[in-house]
Amino acid sequence: MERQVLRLRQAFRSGRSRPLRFRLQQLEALRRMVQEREKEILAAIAADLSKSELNAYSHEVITILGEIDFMLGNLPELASARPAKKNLLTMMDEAYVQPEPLGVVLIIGAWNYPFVLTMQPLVGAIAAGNAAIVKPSELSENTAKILAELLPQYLDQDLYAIVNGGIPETTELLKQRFDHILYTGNTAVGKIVMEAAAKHLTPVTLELGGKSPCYIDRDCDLDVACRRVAWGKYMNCGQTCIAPDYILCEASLQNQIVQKIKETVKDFYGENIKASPDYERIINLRHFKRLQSLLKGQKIAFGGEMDEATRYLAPTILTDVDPNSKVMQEEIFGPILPIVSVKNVDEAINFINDREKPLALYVFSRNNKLIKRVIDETSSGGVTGNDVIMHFTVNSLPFGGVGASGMGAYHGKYSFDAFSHQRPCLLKGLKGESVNKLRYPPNSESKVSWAKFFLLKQFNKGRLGMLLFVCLVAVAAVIVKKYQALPRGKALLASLIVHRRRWSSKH
Ligand SMILES: NC(=O)C1=CN([C@@H]2O[C@H](COP(=O)(O)OP(=O)(O)OC[C@H]3O[C@@H](n4cnc5c(N)ncnc54)[C@H](O)[C@@H]3O)[C@@H](O)[C@H]2O)C=CC1
Ligand SMILES: CC(C)=CCC/C(C)=C/CC/C(C)=C/C(=O)O
Repeated sequence: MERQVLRLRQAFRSGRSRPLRFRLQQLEALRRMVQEREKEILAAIAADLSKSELNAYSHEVITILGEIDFMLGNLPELASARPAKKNLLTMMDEAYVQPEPLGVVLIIGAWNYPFVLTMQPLVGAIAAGNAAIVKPSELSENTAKILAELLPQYLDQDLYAIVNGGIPETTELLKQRFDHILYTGNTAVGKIVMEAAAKHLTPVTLELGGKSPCYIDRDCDLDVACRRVAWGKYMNCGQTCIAPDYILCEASLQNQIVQKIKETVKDFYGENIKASPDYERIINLRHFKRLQSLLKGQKIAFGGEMDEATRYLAPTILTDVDPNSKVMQEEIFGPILPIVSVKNVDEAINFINDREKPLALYVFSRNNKLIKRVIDETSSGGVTGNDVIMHFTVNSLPFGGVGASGMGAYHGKYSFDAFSHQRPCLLKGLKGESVNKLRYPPNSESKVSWAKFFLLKQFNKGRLGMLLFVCLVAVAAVIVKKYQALPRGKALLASLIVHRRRWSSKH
């Protein structure tokens, strides 16, 4: 492990990953990999999650192709230096913010969308000019294997590596020094990752989970709301980090919601859900048994059928759920949808605020003011109003959690930023010591006044201000004459006059 990280670090130090042309070429190679080896990639995802290849394409491959296209189209702008505003003391200098790569970064992915959750961060890491180690989840072993096989065939092998393995390998990996870690997975392991990172003062992006609430208002098109909720809840068999975890609604809506979701499930998956190519399975027996235990003592209004041998768990709805029951204490991460009754939107807001900040929040209502109110009075990683999941698909929106649901964000520009350092650069000339004297010791009242003028654009007294201004013009004139830098000197003079005029009009 240590040698592998060292190899990447040496390659990074060589500077090879930095030129824009190289980054674009690697991103194009990654796109070629996805296009040329699509069949193998889809087969691996499908095998890991009992997913149809069509769904593997629309849940995962589209996202990655979209992300690569975004980076190819926007990288020149994202990677270029941005001029920064200057103050009076630095106005003759060059000030800009230059994004720079962080170095060697570690990407740890989860199993539920094994391709997206490893490749989307990798696109950001490459775009920002880093070297990267990707650690896919051992639970989605087929995708992990295909990535290890394909990536070296398309990308620079000394800069980008796949490390496969489980807890021992990840633990070993986490002992190494990285310049950034992006981890996706559960909160308990998120804490382990952060603790390991702290030993090297490595910054982290933690993409965690949690219980994402969905409030359905009385004033709402219930048919539409239920169809959208059912799509987001039962997609990938509920194993989606931003799936609506539970519904909050007035008690009178409960039965209608059950009925409408039931009808939708029939429309989506047919009479025999087990035979539907669009309905996935639970990833492993441990998670299957965990989900089974969440049903104990609950009122199952719909679904509940299960088959341990194939890890099939039917789309399920629980009604009159006690907020203190087990199913309301942990992230469900399966096709079980509890409905909890609240009296009104105020109670829903309190319910949400009494719990950890969720990764996503959903509100359905015809009343936009109510939606805005729920957004204003709560906090969550992201929000979609009148739909679920869809904020994930907009790559101009940052994707990430807040509080217990994570820290930092990525996707699109935000991925580039997550893997970059925004470096402030100020380039001065070696002239101008007469003005610089103001900041050199020994200090004095008058130097402080000058410093206030230059840095705060402030004057103590009206007359003194005028005097200072005259002096300043004199200094500027001397600079112009002395250094014969006419265009720069004129610019300084003009700017001082403008500042002085502005100041006069204000005071
Ligand atoms: N915020 C987001 O974007 C996403 C969050 N998630 C969350 O992830 C969770 C599901 O994923 P998990 O079951 O955690 O996935 P997982 O079991 O695949 O674990 C995630 C990663 O952590 C590593 N890992 C596991 N135990 C470890 C340990 N003791 N020390 C070091 N590394 C370890 C694994 O090897 C894997 O690469 C859910 O809570 C879900 O909400 C899932 C997808 C996206
Ligand atoms: C066709 C279409 C709009 C599909 C949506 C795909 C999608 C947003 C999947 C969720 C992806 C994801 C990585 C979820 C997660 O992190 O758990």
